[in-house]
Amino acid sequence: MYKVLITDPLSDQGIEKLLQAEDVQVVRKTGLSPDELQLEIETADALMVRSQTRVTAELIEKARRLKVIARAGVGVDNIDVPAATRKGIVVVNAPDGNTISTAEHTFAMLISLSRNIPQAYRSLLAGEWRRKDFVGVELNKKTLSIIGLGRIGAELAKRAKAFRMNVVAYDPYLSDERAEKLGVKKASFEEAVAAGDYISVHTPLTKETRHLINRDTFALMKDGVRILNCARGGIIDEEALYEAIQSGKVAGAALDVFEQEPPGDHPLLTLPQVIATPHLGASTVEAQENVAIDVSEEVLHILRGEPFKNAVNLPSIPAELQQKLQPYQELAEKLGQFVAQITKGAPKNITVTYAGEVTKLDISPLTRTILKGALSHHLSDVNYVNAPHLAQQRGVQMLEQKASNSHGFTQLIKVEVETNQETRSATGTLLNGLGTRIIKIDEYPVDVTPEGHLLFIQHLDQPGAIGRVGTILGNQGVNIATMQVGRQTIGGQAIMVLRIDKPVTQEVIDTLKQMNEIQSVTEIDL
Ligand SMILES: NC(=O)c1ccc[n+]([C@@H]2O[C@H](COP(=O)([O-])OP(=O)(O)OC[C@H]3O[C@@H](n4cnc5c(N)ncnc54)[C@H](O)[C@@H]3O)[C@@H](O)[C@H]2O)c1
Ligand SMILES: O=C(O)[C@H](O)COP(=O)(O)O
Repeated sequence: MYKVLITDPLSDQGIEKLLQAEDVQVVRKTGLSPDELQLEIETADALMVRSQTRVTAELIEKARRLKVIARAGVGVDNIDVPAATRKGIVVVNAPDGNTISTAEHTFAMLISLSRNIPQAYRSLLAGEWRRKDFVGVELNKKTLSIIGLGRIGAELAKRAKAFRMNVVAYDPYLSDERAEKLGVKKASFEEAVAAGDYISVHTPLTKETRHLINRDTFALMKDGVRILNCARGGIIDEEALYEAIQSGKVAGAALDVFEQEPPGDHPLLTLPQVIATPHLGASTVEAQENVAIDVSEEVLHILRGEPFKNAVNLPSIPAELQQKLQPYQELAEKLGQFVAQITKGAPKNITVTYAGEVTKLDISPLTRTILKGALSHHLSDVNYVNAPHLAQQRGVQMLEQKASNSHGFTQLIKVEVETNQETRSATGTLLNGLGTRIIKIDEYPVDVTPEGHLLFIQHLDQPGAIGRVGTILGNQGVNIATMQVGRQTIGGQAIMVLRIDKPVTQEVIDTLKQMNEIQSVTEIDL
């Protein structure tokens, strides 16, 4: 008998299959203290949660039989996924089940914001009749700029078009074909931000999207713009939003999510121009039933050793092959992440070339790992299982090939990413006893350990350039752990890869970019 522990409110209808399964005992306990939770987890085979339960490394450590952690929803930010992976526990989520509900909620916020519905309701309840104070604006013929045209962004676009809005979208993975099919105008980030009467963000929260909407972005916007965030707190800089509303630049904002949840006495909530809900995007009967059905099925499959699809952390490959591939997995993921981060634009083709010992193995799981690494730079919830599907959906072609020449190395893996703007590559290897290494970036030979914080600089090979970079970083208290320089001709194009002990600020990057010899500076996190 498998014990399935459910610690957040899940739909009764959604978990019916679990309740009826003869080999499953469902234990539903919400509001447990950390101690009670630790006690329950010890004997659980599966844990099912939403966003309230914090599944920490400490909690996972207490589990003795746990095979799967299921998130009835999209975001797995409340689950320590690496800790689960280390313990061999599969983490699954339900990425599609709440798309429509969240798009509808965003649309409800869009209308409420335009017609001051929450403010007017509050005033009416207070015994007032202030009709002229709540004059709204029409959506008809206005421009909605959507930042992040994924599942929810696309559904929002369809609804906005039905209200005769012009929809402009920025998404690094948006192809011309998809934009045309959805009837939206594809734009650069700056164009989208400048065009919108309304701007709604629908990206995941990543290093790249944290404070994507900030003081500088507000300056590019139309006066009187209205802002929506029903994605994740942190995509919009809340302090900058407060200032932009106070200054009159922003006419109003609708927020379902906050950097800290619950937000407590948040200054934004004191402004009459702000309307807000307590993270209700996915809170509908339908969405909750959908996500609970999806994860219940996944849990049953995993407990019964059957194939499953929405794993966040594990490839489904035979144990023997898994063991042989294991040393290459880290290199593969890091190469994918590295090339995606140094390449500008939306990937169109990713070519992986294997040479040497590794070609004797079934390399397809490694190619998937590379794809996952490359895509996770831009997409939320990419996993080993869905990476090829997401690539196909976004028109990214994956090519896997084997080469006979490994140029003196025991094995080589080369990852080349072609975007609409450029083609970049990185080649890596495993050095006996020394771990993973990137030995070539484009045509520049290097010796880089792909981990931690890196700065990738493209520059002209000129005397003093390296020293000045060191001085700028040193003046900002940034310690350089290692530095690699590659060039092809004296005085020609060159690259630097610096491993630094901590992330650098935008100010440091801007200062480096001001050097005459420097063409680009990219911060890379591996
Ligand atoms: N409020 C809620 O209750 C609720 C419910 C469900 C999902 N969400 C959140 O909504 C967001 C979107 O979810 P989804 O299911 O549509 O995800 P998705 O992965 O389908 O879409 C995200 C899109 O963002 C794009 N993107 C990534 N980086 C970008 C960048 N720098 N600029 C512009 N676009 C970028 C991706 O290419 C992708 O198309 C996520 O943050 C998710 O956690 C919130
Ligand atoms: O990531 C999600 O699916 C949403 O943020 C919904 O979270 P919830 O299950 O806590 O409503």
